[in-house]
Amino acid sequence: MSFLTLDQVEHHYFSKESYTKALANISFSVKEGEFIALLGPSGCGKSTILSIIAGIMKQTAGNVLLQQRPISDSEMAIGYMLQQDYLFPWKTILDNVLLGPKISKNKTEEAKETALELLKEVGLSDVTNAYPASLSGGMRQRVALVRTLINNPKILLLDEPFSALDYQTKLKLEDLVSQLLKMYHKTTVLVTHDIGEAIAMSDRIFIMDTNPGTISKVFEVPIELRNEEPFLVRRHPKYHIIFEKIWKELDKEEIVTTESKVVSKENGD
Ligand SMILES: Nc1ncnc2c1ncn2[C@@H]1O[C@H](COP(=O)(O)OP(=O)(O)OP(=O)(O)O)[C@@H](O)[C@H]1O
Repeated sequence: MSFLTLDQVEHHYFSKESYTKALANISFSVKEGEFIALLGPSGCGKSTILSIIAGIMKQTAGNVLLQQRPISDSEMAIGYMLQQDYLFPWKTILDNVLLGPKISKNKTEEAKETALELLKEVGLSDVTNAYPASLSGGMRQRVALVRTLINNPKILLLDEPFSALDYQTKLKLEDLVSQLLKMYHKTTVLVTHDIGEAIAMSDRIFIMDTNPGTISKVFEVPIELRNEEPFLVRRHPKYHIIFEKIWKELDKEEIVTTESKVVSKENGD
């Protein structure tokens, strides 16, 4: 049964100077606990989809449903993790994590216990009273993850959360995040430009095309890969096969997009 449903979603950006049809005919369903990735060229509408699911923006047309109800009806349903951690520098790690529960007036003592448990889970027990400036980029992203999970969101939206990290930290964090999300059975939508990351972490990969943003193909990650840790997935023979297929698909789109732009220019558009 579908947990998250996007049905015929369309989005247009209007301003005095410009009009952009960012998304057209976006329809897909995500099962509870499933991890999907959106992969595609710059400007194909990946972040627009996340903003619509998060309720930051209202789609121009179509429906977004969580457990068959409009997503806007669900309080605290969405957790958002971005490339930047947006931790408050003047608050300790623990206070940064407890910000959400304090705002929503959740039981503070209970929330504190959960925060400490989660911080332990991600290996940050020793820095709960430290300030963000004393932490590495990878540690700060682990705090950002805990800050997201403490609100117990129904869906987690990850917008290139590892792209600012060095390669080794990124691989380690992929493993940690994947392990935690499986443990808490979180439904997740990841936006990434990294084919390897999408394969290593996801159950299904949605390839997007531009002008307007549409979903052109869906790849199911083989079950053998889904049961592995992301780091080990990259060594699996089947990883290279699916990588090649996705690479070709994206390459094809790049050519089509470039050609259509050339044709548009020749037509004076
Ligand atoms: N606030 C806005 N106003 C007008 N147009 C916008 C706005 N935000 C995005 N767009 C346009 O909508 C389209 C989709 O943008 P979006 O940022 O969702 O793509 P993306 O796939 O996330 O890109 P990237 O990978 O570069 O982050 C692009 O053509 C973009 O220029």
